[in-house]
Amino acid sequence: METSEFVIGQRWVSHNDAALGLGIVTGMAGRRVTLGFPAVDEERTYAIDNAPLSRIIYQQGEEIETYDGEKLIVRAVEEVDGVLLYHADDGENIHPVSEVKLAGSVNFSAPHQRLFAGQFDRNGAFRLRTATLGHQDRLRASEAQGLIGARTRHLPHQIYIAHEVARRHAPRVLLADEVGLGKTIEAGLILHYQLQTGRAHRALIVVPDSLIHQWLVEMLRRFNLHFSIIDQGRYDDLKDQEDDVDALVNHIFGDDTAVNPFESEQLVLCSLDFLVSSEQARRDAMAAGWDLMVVDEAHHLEWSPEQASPEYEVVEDLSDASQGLLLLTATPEQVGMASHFARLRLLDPARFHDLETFRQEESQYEAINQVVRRLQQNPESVAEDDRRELEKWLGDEVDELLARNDNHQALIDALLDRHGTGRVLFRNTRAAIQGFPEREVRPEPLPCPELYQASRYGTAGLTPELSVPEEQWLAEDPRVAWLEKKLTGLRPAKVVVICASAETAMALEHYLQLRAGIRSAAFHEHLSLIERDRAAAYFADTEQGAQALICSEIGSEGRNFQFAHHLVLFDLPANPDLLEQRIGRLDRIGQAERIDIHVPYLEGTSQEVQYHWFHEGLNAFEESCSVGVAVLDHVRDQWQATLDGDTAAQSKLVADTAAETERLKTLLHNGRDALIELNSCRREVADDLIAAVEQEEGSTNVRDYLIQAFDILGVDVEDHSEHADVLKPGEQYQAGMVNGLPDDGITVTWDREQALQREDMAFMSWEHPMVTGVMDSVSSSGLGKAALANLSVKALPAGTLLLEAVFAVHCPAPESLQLTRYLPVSPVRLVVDVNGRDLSTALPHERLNELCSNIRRRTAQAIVPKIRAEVETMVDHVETLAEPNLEPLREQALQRLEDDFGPEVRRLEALQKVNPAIRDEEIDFLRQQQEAAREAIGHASLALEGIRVIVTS
Ligand SMILES: Nc1ncnc2c1ncn2[C@@H]1O[C@H](COP(=O)(O)OP(=O)(O)OP(=O)(O)O)[C@@H](O)[C@H]1O
Repeated sequence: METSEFVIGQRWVSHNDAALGLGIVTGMAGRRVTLGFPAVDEERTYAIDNAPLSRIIYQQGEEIETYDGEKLIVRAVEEVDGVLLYHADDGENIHPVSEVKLAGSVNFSAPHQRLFAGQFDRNGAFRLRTATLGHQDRLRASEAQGLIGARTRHLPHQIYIAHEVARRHAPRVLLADEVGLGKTIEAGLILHYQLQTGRAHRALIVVPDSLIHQWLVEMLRRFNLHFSIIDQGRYDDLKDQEDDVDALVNHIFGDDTAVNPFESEQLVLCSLDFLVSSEQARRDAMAAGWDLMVVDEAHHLEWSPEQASPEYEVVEDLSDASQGLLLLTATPEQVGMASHFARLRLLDPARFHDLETFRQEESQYEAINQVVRRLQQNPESVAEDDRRELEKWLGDEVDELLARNDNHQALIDALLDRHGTGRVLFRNTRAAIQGFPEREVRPEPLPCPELYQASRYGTAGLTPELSVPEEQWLAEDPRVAWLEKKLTGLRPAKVVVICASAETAMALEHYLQLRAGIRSAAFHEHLSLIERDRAAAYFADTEQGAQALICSEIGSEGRNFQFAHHLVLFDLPANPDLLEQRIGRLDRIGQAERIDIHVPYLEGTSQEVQYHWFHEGLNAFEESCSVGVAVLDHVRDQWQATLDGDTAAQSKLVADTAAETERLKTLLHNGRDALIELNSCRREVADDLIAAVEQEEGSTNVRDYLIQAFDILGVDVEDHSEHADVLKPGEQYQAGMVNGLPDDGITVTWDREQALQREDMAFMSWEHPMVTGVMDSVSSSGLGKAALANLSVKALPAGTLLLEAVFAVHCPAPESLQLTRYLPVSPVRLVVDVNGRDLSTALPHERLNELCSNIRRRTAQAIVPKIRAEVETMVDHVETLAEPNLEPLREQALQRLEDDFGPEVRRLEALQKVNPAIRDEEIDFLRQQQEAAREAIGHASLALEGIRVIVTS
């Protein structure tokens, strides 16, 4: 570099430290030059001979910004005494702008500008950038997207539901799989998908107190989702912080600026009980706004036309503040049909608007199912009779649906949606999934002791101990001695004991522990959350743990006790769904053995009635029984009378119950359940999805990619064992470069099976936060945007210049439109020479990677200014060649948009005919969204993402 090259007022950049921005030459002395960097308010002096500086000359057509923020387009460049004078266009006039006046911060986003500014990287960085774009594009277009990398087994019914629900915009559904089939996992998959794909950012999970910790752990270990618990304590702490810091501000500006603890986190887990008990917390939770809310054990949301429960009201309020809503319950009708309807209405008020209509619809399910079956069996045509039926149910829509390519499926979907619980309700059953172990009931009739004679019957007779002093029933109730003996006999097998009340659980546990020397733990609502989790962990411990866990009714919901296969029902609940929930603690995915259900009951009491009613009437012990509540409604008077002591009526009660159970099961089997089942798992779709996920997970791609990235980012990869490595920050590593990489390293596995066995290892996949973090930081930074490489091949004369370029679709649009759904990254790769010859096919990327080598940095610095004109010409060539690729991408995106919005608009229009509550504005809103997306897609462009300039030798 010659002294004469530097002139005061010229603009240069440091290619060692791009963050300094655009420097200005302020002085020269001897062999040294001094530059000021206004952006960082620093001055640096360099030895002229080896200054790591590049001269910045903007070209015609490029944008410049002056220090007072004005942006102009360069129309001509003139040199006056070594300093450039730009003639630049502000949209109206051309102004002379000396380079001295340029802003101090520069962002060389265009790859060739970076190259000319000396901000280029080695070959490997360009390769990494190109690979990143390719992987992002493939993953975004893949059916597997969002479903990769969960530490779960691939169960078809779960994958199907997750995919079906999660790809919707703001999904609102009821997940109602039978107990223990994995609704938590389904909700986790949906959350993961929605967060992963940017469809959601803020999520709130609301669960009963007793399940907080279990959810926290499941979300973290299975999906890498870090939820923060907000309970009363944390809420108060966050509010207190506000008192210290913001009190004055609040005082001045009023309450509007008050800290909202729910806004302090993106992923929040809290208990329904907390929200019910704190009006202020509820208001804050609503004000915070959510993209997706999950409510577990939603059967607690009780509603009737006369009155809604506080739990229902809280969720109703919150559901207005959340775009998406997932309600989870295995027993949706546990507190009655009206509550079930009200929950469906929370999910989809357009479809479920009237309780009476909803009830009447049930009577048509069987006929609808028959038509659906015929449509499935005969995909070629529709019989005349069926067509008439279809018109009766779907009106004019039938013609439009028949005109579609997938007309039979479209008709079925419309029927399921408009006349069943279609899109809103998903329910898988054991019968459909199969492979579950047997359940066997073991009744233990015991004599009724004297002390219960007065309270033998009625609902109170189910738990007579509650009305007797503890000492007395512990001594005289034969179930106590029986339990002690049973546990001793079963030792060391783990046993879950469930009883209705906390008092009974506490007394029993105390007795077993202290008087009988049986290792046990109690689990009930009077324990703190930590104590409950400690008790559950003590029970789960296989070495030193408790043999028995004595639970009150709160232990009958949601918890995972499938490692045990003995259940003792110390008493029986009145409600059949509660019995199902209790048995579901053991009868769930992961249960490997037959489940023994021990039922000690007192003879000549309502317990005996209830036992026979459950077993011989409903067969609810040995099979999952979804019609229990409906049957109870049907025989309620008989049941109550028998329970109250009319034992002569018992055999008739049992016979009537069995008959009604059979009738309802057949009816539902042919009608409602068949329709729900159709909707809940389509096996072929699920199998294809699983194959797609396994292909992504099974390939060595992700490991290869990360190793390539880590090589550049300075992370060491050490072999651990088969499928596993240890990742550690290396010497070149800069802290914070890789999301979630601890200072002392992390052990990872690339294999799902191993991940399921070894929870101590992180499961690496394309959707692990570390991998997505690396991909995001590569694509959003300048890394690899420009590179210079050497190629020696005989076929090309030395000194030939080639340009390899990668373009990607850019489409600035409000995030709410979520345009990536329609417009993937779609990288376009091209190779040209200076004459504009398209060599893209002749020189594939992989081949160039093999043949190209790095050029030493100093040599490269010297070459760049000399080849600037040629590079600019080649950039013009690739831009011209890339242009025609854009239109087909736009057209494809518009088609996808139409496929998405069209049916949605038509559905609302069809529903509006039967539901006057659907306002025109709702339909207009959808149309406006579609129009805005259409317009944004119209502005999409292909942006140059990276270039590799290749010099042959
Ligand atoms: N795909 C899976 N891979 C591994 N374990 C699973 C999978 N699905 C479910 N499980 C396990 O099976 C058990 C039941 O799952 P989960 O708790 O999600 O069921 P649920 O339907 O929510 O149950 P409940 O009706 O009792 O609330 C849990 O221990 C869960 O971790």
